[in-house]
Amino acid sequence: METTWIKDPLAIFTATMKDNGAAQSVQGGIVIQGSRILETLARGERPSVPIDVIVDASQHVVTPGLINAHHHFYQTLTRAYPEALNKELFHWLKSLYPVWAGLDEEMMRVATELALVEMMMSGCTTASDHHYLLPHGLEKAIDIQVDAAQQLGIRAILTRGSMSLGEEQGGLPPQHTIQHEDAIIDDSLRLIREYHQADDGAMVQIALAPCSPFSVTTELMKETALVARQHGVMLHTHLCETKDEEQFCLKRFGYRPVDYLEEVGWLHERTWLAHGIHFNDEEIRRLGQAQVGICHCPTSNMMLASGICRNKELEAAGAKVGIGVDGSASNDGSNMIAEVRMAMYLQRLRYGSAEVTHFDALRWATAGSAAAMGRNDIGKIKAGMQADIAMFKLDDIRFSGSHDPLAALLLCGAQQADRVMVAGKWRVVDGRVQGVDLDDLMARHSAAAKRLAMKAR
Ligand SMILES: Nc1nc2[nH]c(O)nc2c(=O)[nH]1
Repeated sequence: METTWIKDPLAIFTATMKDNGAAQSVQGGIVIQGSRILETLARGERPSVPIDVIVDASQHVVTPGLINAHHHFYQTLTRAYPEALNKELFHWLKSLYPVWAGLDEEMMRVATELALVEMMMSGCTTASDHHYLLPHGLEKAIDIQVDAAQQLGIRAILTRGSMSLGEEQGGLPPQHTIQHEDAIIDDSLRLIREYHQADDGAMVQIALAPCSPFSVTTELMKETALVARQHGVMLHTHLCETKDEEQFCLKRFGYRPVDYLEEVGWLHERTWLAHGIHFNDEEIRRLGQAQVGICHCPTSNMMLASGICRNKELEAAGAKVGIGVDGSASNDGSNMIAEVRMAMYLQRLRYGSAEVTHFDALRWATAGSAAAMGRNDIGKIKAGMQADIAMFKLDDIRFSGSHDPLAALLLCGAQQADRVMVAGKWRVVDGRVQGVDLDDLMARHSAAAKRLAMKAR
């Protein structure tokens, strides 16, 4: 097995560190053997095995590969969409559902590729997606995502989303965007059977993800929880994103959203929730006790004016807090390192500067996202972990005059990784995703976005 030494990094983030001092123990770099981290080295220490490749990291800030815990790849086709501008969640969704209903396989493929490439360029090594629109003709949306992720070599946690509660049944989505529940369950089982890898180092995982309380039935929530338990896969949904959703739950189910979650059998450590903003203190305690994962999506929460997640209190209670860019129609980018910066700043508005450091934000985007999605083999630079690594250069004008390199990564606003390794393989070199013609991808993507908009007119 090939060995690589990422040698003498300028700075390195280790997920549990609270200050720069702790990082001195790995300042000599990281030794990778095959797909795993073999050892970390103290400054001046030499590798214990013969080395095939040395990568000089003296100009790089090194982090574990960033882990995106919530996205909707297809939404890259409806960025800055005129009819959806300046709206809050329910109105925003209502203006976009009919557009998204026009998605076809070609659009899905190029939207997935573009979202994955954008994330890899920003230091992401594991990408999760929540795909809940599977209109007639797009039943193979998740198969397309699996194929694209495998071609690019990024780790993927793909959630089989669903919508079954249409407007006619009192739900939010239009009738033509929902599916029959039998078809949803059958397809969930098929996807698990065909693609889910349960082993350490898994490159593709499937999770089950009814979309939100206002777009699926209680029966589907319950049935999905049973299937997930039987097959050992994770559960994912949007929860407590807005006050509208809370009102919907109270009116339709007679429960607040977290009580509803418990009622349908989802309040446990195999569930992670997107957004998780409007919890009260008692709900935070219960979510923590149950070790539920929460994906904080700061940019989307600001863009849709949804509110601010209570990251620190959730973490202190025992919940697993990660970070996600959310779909690119409510961000409207898919830049993971930029999202980490947003998380740090938005959380400071809630807790104050001294309480939220760049270490916190980086921990959420690495070990936090991994734990939220039930992974203990990624998210940390440590012997035995998967070799998923991001390397950033501080050679852009925005870093000029900066002192602490790790702090500069977020404070000066890094945008792009120089190198990214997934499972021991370099997937980004000199800022370029290997095997991808970026101009061609962007041209195909922008043509697909125009075609989708034309269909909606
Ligand atoms: N930010 C988002 N929230 C959502 N809720 C829901 O049901 N769908 C979405 C979505 O696409 N983005």
